[in-house]
Amino acid sequence: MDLKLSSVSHYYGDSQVLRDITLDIPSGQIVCIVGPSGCGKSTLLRMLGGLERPSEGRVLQMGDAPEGCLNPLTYIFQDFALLPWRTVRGNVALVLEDHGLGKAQREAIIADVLARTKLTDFADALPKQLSGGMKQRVAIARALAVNPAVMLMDEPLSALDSQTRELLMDDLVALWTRQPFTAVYVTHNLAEAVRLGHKIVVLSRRPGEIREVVELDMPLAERRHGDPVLEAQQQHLWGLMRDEAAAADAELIDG
Ligand SMILES: Nc1ncnc2c1ncn2[C@@H]1O[C@H](COP(=O)(O)OP(=O)(O)OP(=O)(O)O)[C@@H](O)[C@H]1O
Repeated sequence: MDLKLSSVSHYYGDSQVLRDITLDIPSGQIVCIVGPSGCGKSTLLRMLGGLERPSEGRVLQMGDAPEGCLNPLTYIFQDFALLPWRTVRGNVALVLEDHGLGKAQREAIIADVLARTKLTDFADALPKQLSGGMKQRVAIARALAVNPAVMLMDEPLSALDSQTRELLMDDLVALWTRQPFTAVYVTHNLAEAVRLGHKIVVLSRRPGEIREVVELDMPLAERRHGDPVLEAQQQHLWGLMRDEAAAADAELIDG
């Protein structure tokens, strides 16, 4: 299933947050959204997920969700959003309830996603026993369990330290390489964007408009930390964002 935003604008009261966004999210690609604070990135994600309707324009879902999809649009948040009293297995199992699946089918899905996210040995652990990186892997496993058409990821690594971020990026690349998934990935971190994005959408400060869409052809599995091509892309993105980010910052401080 592809997603498309067609001439989307959005207002909160009199304040315009997004302006005339037209964007394709093709199946099997990771589309990163970057832009200064408050430019409407999370709002855009909520529109894609159907949690909010745009004031103007349309959000279109084109084509069918993948076979076995239990929930076409699934979120992954920065704060993991795990239930502390449920084990790793129990947190993943939660999203499989109320779908009419048999016990064996549920267990097969749980075993598969825990193996894919290297959590099999931690199935009976509680979230409080896990590091931040592991908790986010549980959240990723839980998202994969419903075989979504599109994963909507809102700064999923920003609560983690830089080493853990690197490891999680490796994990996401390995997951995608084994079985491509579709994701819209909001981040402040340009290194994450050039590592994970097939397409990187740069938004201006509020009201967020598309300043540029950068397409990266290099296969994800070949993207290495410090690669000169990626570094150059990162510099280019920062060049686009620097003035906007400074202005957005000053706006927030001024209130
Ligand atoms: N429900 C709401 N009602 C009113 N204003 C809102 C609402 N949600 C967001 N806003 C405002 O809309 C603007 C865009 O918010 P949004 O969270 O989408 O930006 P963002 O780019 O994700 O920000 P950040 O990078 O800081 O997370 C901000 O000024 C925010 O205060």
